[in-house]
Amino acid sequence: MVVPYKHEPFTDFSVDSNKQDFEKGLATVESYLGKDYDLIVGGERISTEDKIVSINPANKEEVIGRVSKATREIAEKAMQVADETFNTWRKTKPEVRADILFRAAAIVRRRKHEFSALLLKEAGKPWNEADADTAEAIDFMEYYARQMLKLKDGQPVESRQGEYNRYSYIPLGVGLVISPWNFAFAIMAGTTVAALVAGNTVLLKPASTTPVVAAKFIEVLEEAGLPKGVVNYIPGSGAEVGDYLVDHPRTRFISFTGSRDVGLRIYERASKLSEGQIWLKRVIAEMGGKDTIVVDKEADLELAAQSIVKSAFGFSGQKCSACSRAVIVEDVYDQVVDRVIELTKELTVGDTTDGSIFMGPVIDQAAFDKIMEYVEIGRSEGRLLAGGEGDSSKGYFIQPTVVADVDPKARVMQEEIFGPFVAIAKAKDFNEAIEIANNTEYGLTGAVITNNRDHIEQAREDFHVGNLYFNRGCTGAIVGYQPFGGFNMSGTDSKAGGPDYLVLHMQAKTTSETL
Ligand SMILES: NC(=O)c1ccc[n+]([C@@H]2O[C@H](COP(=O)([O-])OP(=O)(O)OC[C@H]3O[C@@H](n4cnc5c(N)ncnc54)[C@H](O)[C@@H]3O)[C@@H](O)[C@H]2O)c1
Ligand SMILES: N[C@@H](CCC=O)C(=O)O
Repeated sequence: MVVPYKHEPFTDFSVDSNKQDFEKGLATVESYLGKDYDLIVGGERISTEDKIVSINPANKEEVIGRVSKATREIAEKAMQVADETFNTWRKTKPEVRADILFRAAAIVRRRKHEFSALLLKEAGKPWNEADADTAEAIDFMEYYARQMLKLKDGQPVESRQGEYNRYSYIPLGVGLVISPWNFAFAIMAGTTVAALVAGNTVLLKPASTTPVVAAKFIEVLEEAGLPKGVVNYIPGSGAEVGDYLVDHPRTRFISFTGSRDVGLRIYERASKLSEGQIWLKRVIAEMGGKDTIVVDKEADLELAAQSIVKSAFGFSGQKCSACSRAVIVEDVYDQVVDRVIELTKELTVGDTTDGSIFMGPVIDQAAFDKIMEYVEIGRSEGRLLAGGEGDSSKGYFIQPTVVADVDPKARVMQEEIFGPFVAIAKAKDFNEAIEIANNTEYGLTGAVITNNRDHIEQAREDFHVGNLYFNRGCTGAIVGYQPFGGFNMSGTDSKAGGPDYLVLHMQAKTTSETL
């Protein structure tokens, strides 16, 4: 009997023994830095000359691993293997598939701090953010395994006298899973296990900046007993391998998480029929955000400032859910802005190997350059009150930046920056604040800080985002508690970690027998 689902608790690093365990995890990761990782197709290890070199964004000299890079030929081979393996995997009992996830979760739980330390090294996460990423990966496995057990017998439908009707779910086929680097473990693992526990086979193309954590996860799946060929690990260039597999006639569905532009490209290409294709490809696309915290005049203003700072600068603002805009009602505007500046100036930035550092680097040179461009745009569009400096000499460090008095239509209020940058705008009242909050093309997360019950109900109806929070920040959704996904250009609102998610990886079949 499976115990009820509960999310994985976060580690309290103020406890000495937890600190020491994390340091042991770091030592384990340091012992394998710089290793080579092969592609894995049907269980076979394939090494290529051309490698993706994964580096530590806090220290460009440190190589995390050298990962073989898939070509189109290897992608084709992986597709054939996944297609063939689907014939057997789809008939494997759902209970057996779920058990593999339970075992994989247990293995990761035992190696929790090693995985978090790897996220620290490969993605530049601070301890608490790395710990949350690993906990979320465990949660996805535990939650989706239970969801599959709930769905395995389908849903009840009516039968009339003399007939017996059944409504059941069957898997789709080969799924292409394309994951981002910012939740390099949780989203990569979550999207992969959702697809496979539903009975599909998977081609996993992780982000090129964080392929090592994905390689380590494949080892876990193998240890948990996943048959060869169910998940095939094929890191490579989005343009080369990604386009090829998105267009492939045997691709049955694509589960993408990443930027708006790449999501739109995939959505469009997937809608075109390739020669020999006999189905409409299904696309799950979870994309960017431009998320707002609204502060009302009747509100806990300390909570407002703390929520803005934590949601804007946690993991250097590199979350689709990050607060990149705050909209504050004019009565309390100056007070909240002043406190946001004070709190921001207290934040520490540096190599997060030191567990006391709040904020690490941004992911790479391209991100650093893009964010610094937005800092300059911000200077011209508002009043820069904190941060504004960057240093990419050793790693990609940017000071947490606050720009206030910005026009709601300014570029820094509309475009996803994906870095430690928050723009602040003033609203004359609560109605205008909600209007501003809704004025982007995105609709992912949002938060309202208010003590006014009517305003809570108004926002519940009118603030058009997939994940809306009251009196807290706008990041940190928990699997099974706050299913996650956004509206409009934030994607297809698949609600990862929610009760409807697995069904997106299956098709419903009705059978009706005359008795
Ligand atoms: N909505 C969500 O749940 C969610 C979660 C995490 C991140 N994000 C978004 O992801 C973005 C940051 O991640 P990123 O920089 O890795 O995004 P990205 O779009 O640059 O890359 C995502 C993945 O797509 C691949 N890719 C690139 N070009 C491709 C192509 N032509 N065909 C197929 N695959 C291709 C990349 O290699 C990577 O694996 C931000 O916009 C963020 O908001 C959204
Ligand atoms: N699910 C995460 C965000 C994932 C996107 O980056 C959160 O809720 O903060």
